[in-house]
Amino acid sequence: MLQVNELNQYYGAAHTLRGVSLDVQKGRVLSLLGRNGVGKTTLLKCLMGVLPVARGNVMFEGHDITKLKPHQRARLGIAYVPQGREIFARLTVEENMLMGMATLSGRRASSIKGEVYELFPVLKEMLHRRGGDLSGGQQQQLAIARALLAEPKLIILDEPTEGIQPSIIKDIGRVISLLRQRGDIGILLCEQYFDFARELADTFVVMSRGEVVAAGTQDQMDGEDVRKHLAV
Ligand SMILES: Nc1ncnc2c1ncn2[C@@H]1O[C@H](COP(=O)(O)OP(=O)(O)OP(=O)(O)O)[C@@H](O)[C@H]1O
Repeated sequence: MLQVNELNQYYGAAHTLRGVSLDVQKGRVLSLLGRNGVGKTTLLKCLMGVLPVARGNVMFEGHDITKLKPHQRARLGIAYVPQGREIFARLTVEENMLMGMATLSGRRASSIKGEVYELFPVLKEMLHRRGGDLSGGQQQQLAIARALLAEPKLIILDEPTEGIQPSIIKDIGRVISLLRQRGDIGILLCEQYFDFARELADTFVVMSRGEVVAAGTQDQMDGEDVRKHLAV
């Protein structure tokens, strides 16, 4: 559903993305792996239209979306959960969630809200707390919930486990595998931790210094080789 073809991007003279290609399929999880600074977040921002692309293209469901604005990509069904979560700290959990569902009709909104509460029961208990008062892990859950409330066809998660306690990492892993089982959504999971992604992803793309250095399906990936690219 999402094809990235030979994408190149520069920050001034720095060539940050060097011919990156990948393919996310409906009902599948693709994990983009790489250590800090290799260009993962830059790539995701190019996919969302937050950063311009120098060469290459981005196709979504057969349409070239390389030149579309972020809100146009969101409307097509691409949801982005940024690193650092970016929830509204002064709004309540419920208000944060409402931001995600602005485009839904009333009936659809209440049913999808029920589904999201099933995935994240903790949010239901905390509806009237301010976003800024939640723990980092709860904020991450809220950010994923908000993205899901827009009923995306593709969800892009930028390092959802970063700085989060192990019990919530497990919860987030469970949600990703439940979404995968649903079969109607593509998931692009950007991670530094192979151990988290290993169980969840169908395919892997490993980046180093702006380039794809390894790619393959779960059974094709050599754990040692991947870890070598991720080690500092
Ligand atoms: N706005 C910017 N201007 C100039 N250089 C930048 C900018 N943002 C990132 N960079 C540089 O581009 C490279 C890729 O950064 P990017 O944030 O995409 O990496 P990353 O793999 O996502 O790492 P992280 O895990 O820290 O997010 C790094 O060398 C970084 O210093």
